[in-house]
Amino acid sequence: MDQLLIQGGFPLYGSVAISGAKNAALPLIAATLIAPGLHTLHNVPDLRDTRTMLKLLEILGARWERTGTTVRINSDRLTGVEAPYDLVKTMRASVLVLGPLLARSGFARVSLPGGCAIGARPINYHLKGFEQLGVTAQLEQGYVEGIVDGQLRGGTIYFDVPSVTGTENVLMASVKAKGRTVIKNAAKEPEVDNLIDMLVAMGAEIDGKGTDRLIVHGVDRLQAGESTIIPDRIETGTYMIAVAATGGCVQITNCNPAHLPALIEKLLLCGVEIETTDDMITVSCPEVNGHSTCLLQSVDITTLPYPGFPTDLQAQFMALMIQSDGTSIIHETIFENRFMHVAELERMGADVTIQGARAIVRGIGRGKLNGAPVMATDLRASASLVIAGLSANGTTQISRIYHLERGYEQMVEKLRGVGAQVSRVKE
Ligand SMILES: CC(=O)N[C@H]1[C@@H](OP(=O)(O)OP(=O)(O)OC[C@H]2O[C@@H](n3ccc(=O)[nH]c3=O)[C@H](O)[C@@H]2O)O[C@H](CO)[C@@H](O)[C@@H]1O
Ligand SMILES: C=C(OP(=O)(O)O)C(=O)O
Repeated sequence: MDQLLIQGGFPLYGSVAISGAKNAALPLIAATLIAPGLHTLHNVPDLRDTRTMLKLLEILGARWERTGTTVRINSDRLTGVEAPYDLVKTMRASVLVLGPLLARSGFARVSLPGGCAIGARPINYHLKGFEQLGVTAQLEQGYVEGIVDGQLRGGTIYFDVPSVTGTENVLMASVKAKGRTVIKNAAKEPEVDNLIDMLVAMGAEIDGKGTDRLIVHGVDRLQAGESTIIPDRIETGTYMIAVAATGGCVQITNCNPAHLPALIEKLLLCGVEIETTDDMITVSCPEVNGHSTCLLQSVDITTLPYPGFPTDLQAQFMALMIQSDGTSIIHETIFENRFMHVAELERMGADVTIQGARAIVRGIGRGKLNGAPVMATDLRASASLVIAGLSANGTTQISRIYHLERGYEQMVEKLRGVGAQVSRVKE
């Protein structure tokens, strides 16, 4: 297994280009199962998770080829309807094939994803939504089996909590249902909008994009679609926080600043300098005599559905706040177990107390973290360790970096491109 070795304490300078969003690519790839034909997706990141989703499509009978960042998927002939445990256990977003398979074949068998390092992560909202569309769902030996009795029919679905993949799954199941489907308290994440654009390109009729009330007018036929994956707002945010932590000045290109309203506000409050254009963000913390002059005020955050502060940036923001000059309260409201990074950050000198869903972070000031051997526990926890390592004195050795490969394309190369001393070594 590979490890990351980071020699910390160097400010970052230069520019870094953002890849397509993992969390948009996954549902758009799954959506190609709904209608037979040759679909084209642009700006698809080459990540462990996108490879897993394409592997799953292959198992279902689709064929695909990649040219650069463009992936063409031929879903003319499907030969399977089952997402096996071996794949679902490595990527819970595999559950996103349920909606498309129900729309296309009227039957699907998908391994129940179970929990993961960040929480229990049930799919009861997905299943409740499908039932409103006329699907009978039952659990058979760890697999969810969904069966459509006759034809999918429109229905009204209310999500108790706006679920991102729940909204996406129900949307994909409903586009060919007979009649009108209303999804209330739908997730408003930009990745959901990206999926709506793809479904509309395939011939779906959907109103309410960008709002929490989506109305789908079912159509009889859909055709192959072409769409472009939006820039990854979580990757963008991770590099923004990295520069805020190390100091320096980095231009982050190919991104969409409009998708990061909460993070930009919070970083400005921390004292970080930020300039934006339509597709670029410049983050800077000027230096004098080798020390960042950028004050690092402590700021509280509460994770919330979009446009609130994303839970997927909570761990990275904590890696910044442990170096601030005051106390910050980090309130995680989305996932019940998303503080696995705390114990690892403490090995580097962080002072954090967890009280239920809140972490009380007592900043130790810039330049005080020390490198240490640490272990990655999940995707964003790993990113927070990278940020801590980049700003710590000495060497940080991060093991289990396969988590990072799920969601960060070419992270080592991108960091080296802005002057970070990072290398990948065999354990
Ligand atoms: C592939 C993908 O897009 N993953 C993202 C997606 O995950 P995911 O779609 O799994 O997250 P959800 O939006 O569904 O989760 C929101 C909350 O609802 C709960 N819930 C959800 C579904 C359900 O059936 N029952 C239930 O109780 C969850 O446990 C959580 O507390 O949104 C999360 C929240 O922004 C992000 O952290 C993930 O990166
Ligand atoms: C939690 C994440 O992903 P997933 O939902 O695929 O586990 C994430 O991207 O941070």
